[in-house]
This record gives sequence, structure tokens and C-alpha cells, in this order.
Amino acid sequence: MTTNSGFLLDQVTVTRGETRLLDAVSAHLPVGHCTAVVGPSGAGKSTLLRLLNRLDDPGSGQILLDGIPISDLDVLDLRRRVGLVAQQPVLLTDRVAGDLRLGQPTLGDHRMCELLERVGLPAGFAQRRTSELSGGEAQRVCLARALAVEPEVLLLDEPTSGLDGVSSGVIVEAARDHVAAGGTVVLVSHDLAVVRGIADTVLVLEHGHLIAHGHPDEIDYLEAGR
Ligand SMILES: Nc1ncnc2c1ncn2[C@@H]1O[C@H](COP(=O)(O)OP(=O)(O)OP(=O)(O)O)[C@@H](O)[C@H]1O
Repeated sequence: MTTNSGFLLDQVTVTRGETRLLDAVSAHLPVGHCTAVVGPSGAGKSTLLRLLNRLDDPGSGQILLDGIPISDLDVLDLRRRVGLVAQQPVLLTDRVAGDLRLGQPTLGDHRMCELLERVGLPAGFAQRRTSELSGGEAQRVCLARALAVEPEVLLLDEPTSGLDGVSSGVIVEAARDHVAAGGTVVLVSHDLAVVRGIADTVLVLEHGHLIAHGHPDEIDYLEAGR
């Protein structure tokens, strides 16, 4: 691993109308780590996450992945390497199995069962209608769908919101497993217990500004939630 490995944000600014959603944010999100992005509602956390797989582009500044500007990468290749699990789960096919095979059409039944188990759902879930799932079940299927592509980086936007303690624990375990296997996780969460449980590094955003960046033990914002 070189010091350039992972994401490097260099003076990244996003503006909508008169408002700066992100203002000159610079940070390194190292490979093989879990970086959590925290801060009050509206601080720009989801905006930052969406830049990392180019659902949006910054107005100015640059984002590098392993030393290469992501704007120079093929966007579909980038999205296979960098999977996003969005805050609002969106399922795109009729059955869970269909969604799990979206990015991985050759996905076999055995692997599908493993993925479902990894997010705390039984194997029989593959045949469930996506329209009949609870919000928390849909969220876990979205995570399994992202994992099916075996991305290097998992972007998780509030992955435990709406889940009970047991289901949250399953998601946290899946994120930890991803990091333990050498992958990278970028997590946006208001659940500071989850953040303390899995993050190696924390970024604190407020009104689009990066106001703190460091190890969870050094971040006052996490103390406030104890
Ligand atoms: N396309 C847009 N046009 C104008 N304003 C936007 C747009 N997208 C987001 N915003 C605003 O930018 C700010 C940051 O939004 P963002 O979703 O990044 O916040 P967040 O920190 O993830 O908040 P939350 O914790 O509530 O999910 C918010 O005030 C939001 O209303």
C-alpha cells in the first residue's frame, strides 16, 4: 500500500445555487480502513459520499482514487470498484434474486445464500417479492446487492437507520468483514455508537466544512453522543 492508496480529496467544493454544500474539503480516506463521516443533518455528508462514485461531481477541486483522478476513470468501472448503499433503499427488480444478480448476472445460488446470510436474511429470501419487503429488509438486500459485485470500497449511507439492534449488528459485522478482507468502507451515520464501533478515522462536517479529522478517540463530536 502506498500513501496515495484510497481516496484523496483535494479542496473539493460543491455548490448549488448560492449555497456551498461542501467547501474546500481535503482529506485522505485510506484503503483498508473504515472512515466515518459524521455531523449534523444537512452538513453535506451524503453529498460527499455521492462524489466518491460520481453520482455527482465537484464544482472545483479534485478526487483521486489510488492516485488517479476519478474523473479520468470509466464511470461504470468506478462504480464496480466503489459500491454505494444509499440512505433510501431502492430495489430495481421484482424478486430479491433479480436484484442480487443485477451487477453480477452469473451469481450462483450458493453465493446468493452466502450474501443473504451475511446481511442476516435467510436463504429463502431470494424468492421474495421486492415490493413486499420492510424498509430494513430492503436496506439489507441493497447491501447484499452491493457486496455481490465484490467492490473494493463500500459507501454506506446511514446503513443502520430503521434497523433494530440485532440487524444493525449484522450490518456492522458485514462492514467490519469487508475491512478485515482488505476493503475500504466509508460510512455516513448519525449512530455514534456504530461509528465508535467500526471507524478507524472520523471526519466531522458542519455546514459543508471539514471541522475535525482524526482517530475516534480524538473527536469531541463523538463524545457528545455518549
Ligand atoms: N441538489 C441540491 N440542491 C440544493 N440543495 C441541496 C441539493 N442536494 C442537497 N442539498 C442541500 O445540501 C445540504 C447537505 O445535504 P446532504 O444530504 O449532503 O446532508 P447530510 O449531512 O447527509 O444530511 P442528513 O444527515 O440529514 O442526511 C442540505 O441542506 C440539503 O438540503
